[in-house]
Amino acid sequence: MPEAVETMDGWYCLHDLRTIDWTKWKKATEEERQQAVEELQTMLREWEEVAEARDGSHAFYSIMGQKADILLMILRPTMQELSEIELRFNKSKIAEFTKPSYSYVSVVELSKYMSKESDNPEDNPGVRARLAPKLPLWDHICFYPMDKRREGNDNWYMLPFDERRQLMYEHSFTGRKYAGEVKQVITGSMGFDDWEWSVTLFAKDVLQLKKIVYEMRFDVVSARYGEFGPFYVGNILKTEDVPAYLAV
Ligand code: VOV
Repeated sequence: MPEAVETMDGWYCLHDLRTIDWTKWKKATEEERQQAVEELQTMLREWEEVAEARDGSHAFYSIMGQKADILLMILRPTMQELSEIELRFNKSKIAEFTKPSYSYVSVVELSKYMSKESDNPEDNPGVRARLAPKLPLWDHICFYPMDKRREGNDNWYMLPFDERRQLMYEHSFTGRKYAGEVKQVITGSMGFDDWEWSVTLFAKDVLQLKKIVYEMRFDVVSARYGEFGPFYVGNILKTEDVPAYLAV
């Protein structure tokens, strides 16, 4: 029987994607709109303080295309905290003008494919930092869920451990070429959501997102075993830029 890889799990993660009901927003009074914007900025500033204290991290982006308008990605040590944030957002004024378009629940995950048997990677401060990451907040984000295929001869879960490790090594080799250009946060979602992992990529140059995803299509682990959900791509929405984004 193939052996499961051990995972290290860190902060819990919620990707909350919404569309804005612009018609309703335009019909709201100036006062209502102002109240909604101020309350949203207050929430964002409070979460920035949490991030400063290294008790969590979050990313707020506007999304291109019709699948969603905004993405709030939140990381917290417990799922209860995620739930409180989701509830708080849902009860806020701005939520009255949004519709849910997609959400994803997961936990930051690192696997032990690359660690030596003698090592205890959890003792490594670099590993601990990656399990509780400070999201880079570069100009662009790309988020998508994915699975590893289980179909006929292309069944990731039937491959021997060493073969999977070799394929992951090749994957990491491709990834490392993008050091400084693309940062990845991989979260695991087995038992939590409809796909097995979520991939969140941050880039300063949006084109690097296309380049890395394209190049990885040729890694055996993606070419043969990767299955992908919807892709979301967007631009950073800084707290101070929220009024301009919502101005009508
Ligand atoms: C930005 C670069 C980059 C780099 C350096 C990188 C490296 C690594 C390493 C070293 C490891 C294994 C150890 C660990 O850290 O867990 C992983 C793990 C993983 N990755 Fe990755 N990945 C990158 C980027 C990167 C991308 C762009 C994708 C999407 C693939 C695509 O085709 O669209 C991805 C996926 C994953 C997944 C789903 C896993 C978990 C798989 C599992 O079976 O457990 N990843 N990844």
